Amino acid sequence: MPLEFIKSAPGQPPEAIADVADTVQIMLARLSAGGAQVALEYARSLDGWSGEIAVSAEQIAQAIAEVPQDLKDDIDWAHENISRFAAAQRATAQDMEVELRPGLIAGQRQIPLSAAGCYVPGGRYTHIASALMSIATAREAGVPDITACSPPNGAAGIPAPMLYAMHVAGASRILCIGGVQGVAAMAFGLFGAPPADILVGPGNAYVAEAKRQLFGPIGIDMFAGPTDSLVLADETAHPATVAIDLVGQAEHGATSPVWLATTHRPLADAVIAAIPSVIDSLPEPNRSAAQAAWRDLGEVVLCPDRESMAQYADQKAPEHLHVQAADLPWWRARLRAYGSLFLGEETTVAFGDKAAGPNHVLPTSGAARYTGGLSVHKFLKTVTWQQVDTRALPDLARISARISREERMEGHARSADIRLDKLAASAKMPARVGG
Ligand SMILES: NC(=O)c1ccc[n+]([C@@H]2O[C@H](COP(=O)([O-])OP(=O)(O)OC[C@H]3O[C@@H](n4cnc5c(N)ncnc54)[C@H](O)[C@@H]3O)[C@@H](O)[C@H]2O)c1
Ligand SMILES: [Zn+2]
Repeated sequence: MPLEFIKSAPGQPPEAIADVADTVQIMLARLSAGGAQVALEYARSLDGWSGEIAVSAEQIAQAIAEVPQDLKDDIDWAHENISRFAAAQRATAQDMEVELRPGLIAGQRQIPLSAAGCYVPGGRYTHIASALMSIATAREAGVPDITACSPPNGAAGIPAPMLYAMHVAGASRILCIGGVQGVAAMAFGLFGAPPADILVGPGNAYVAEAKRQLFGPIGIDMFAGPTDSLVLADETAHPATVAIDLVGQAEHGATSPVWLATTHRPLADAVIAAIPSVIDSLPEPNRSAAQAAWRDLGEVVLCPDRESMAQYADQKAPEHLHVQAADLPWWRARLRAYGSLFLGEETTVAFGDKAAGPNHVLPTSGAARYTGGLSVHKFLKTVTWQQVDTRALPDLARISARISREERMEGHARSADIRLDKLAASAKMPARVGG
């Protein structure tokens, strides 16, 4: 029995992706040549900001004093969960050493990057949680120098709760600058920051494209598009809850798809019936964002059984995957493609977005087929080493030389030969063998 699309997504006219790429390319070329001066020009023309870019210690102290204590407590609580999760993750990334043959030992080391640049989006919403997700994870990985940047919110600059979150998460410095110029400031090392080894964090199409174009000499976490979410629900799910969860994630913006797959037609019908009033009850501009996302990209699919529901999920590879169905252990073992998995009706994507602990910077647009989200591993280099003594040397040198010659790489073969020759020579001089 095939899937039945109860509500399909008409889609949107293709975005002017080429325009964004061209704009970003021109901006990065100018920023690379002109540095801070050009960044200041863009900050002024795009964000109306002509204040200081580097946030001072006094401004941070003032923000800490200004933020109400209960909000600070909430941010601290979320920060603690995110840090604990990252620290537990760090403990799984181990150095190791193995003797592959007698006298041939090799190992791996986990080396933190020296400098990270964390982009914290700021345009439409104040993404406090994004600051915690990127900065605290870099800190737990052991990155010694962390720059965080975020665009100004009007004349007041970065909002005080955001500054507080960036500070407690462990930013070494904070830059009040956003968009391509913010990414460039961290990449090129402007306004007192060292050039970043890696650029992480979500952002709009300009931010994502700037990171993509800079990738190569600089690392990035991933190429992130608009956020997306899929709910899998059976007859045990509650339509009102599912409807609120779908609308909640559609609030991210008109380009953020939300999908529902279910084995239970009455649930699909009830959710579709409930969604318009849930959207209408939101304040603007969230209402318009959710309305457009649902109208153009919302999808509801009826599946004949749970296995075909799982196949649909694997094929979508959503950023957020939420199971509101019976037998959660079966789902956790079966599902194979998602950025982060939410098991059961008691949890929700909003928990993961804000405060639960696992990172919310996740692969979008199907990238979950090949990668997970931001983790301490993105801030660590797993590097290897090897060392050989005379027990392993003869076999290793002969075999390496033979493979080299088979590949017609004579120079390589001679690097092997000279070691065999030296070994043979020292074997004839018993005094040296003993050391
Ligand atoms: N996936 C996640 O984990 C996650 C989490 C939070 C936010 N997000 C995403 O972050 C994004 C936030 O976007 P935003 O725009 O609100 O904030 P943003 O900080 O990403 O971008 C704002 C900046 O965009 C630049 N900009 C705007 N228009 C421009 C133009 N025409 N040319 C050049 N530069 C321009 C401005 O300089 C401004 O500083 C959203 O797409 C949201 O979905 C994702
Ligand atoms: Zn969200």
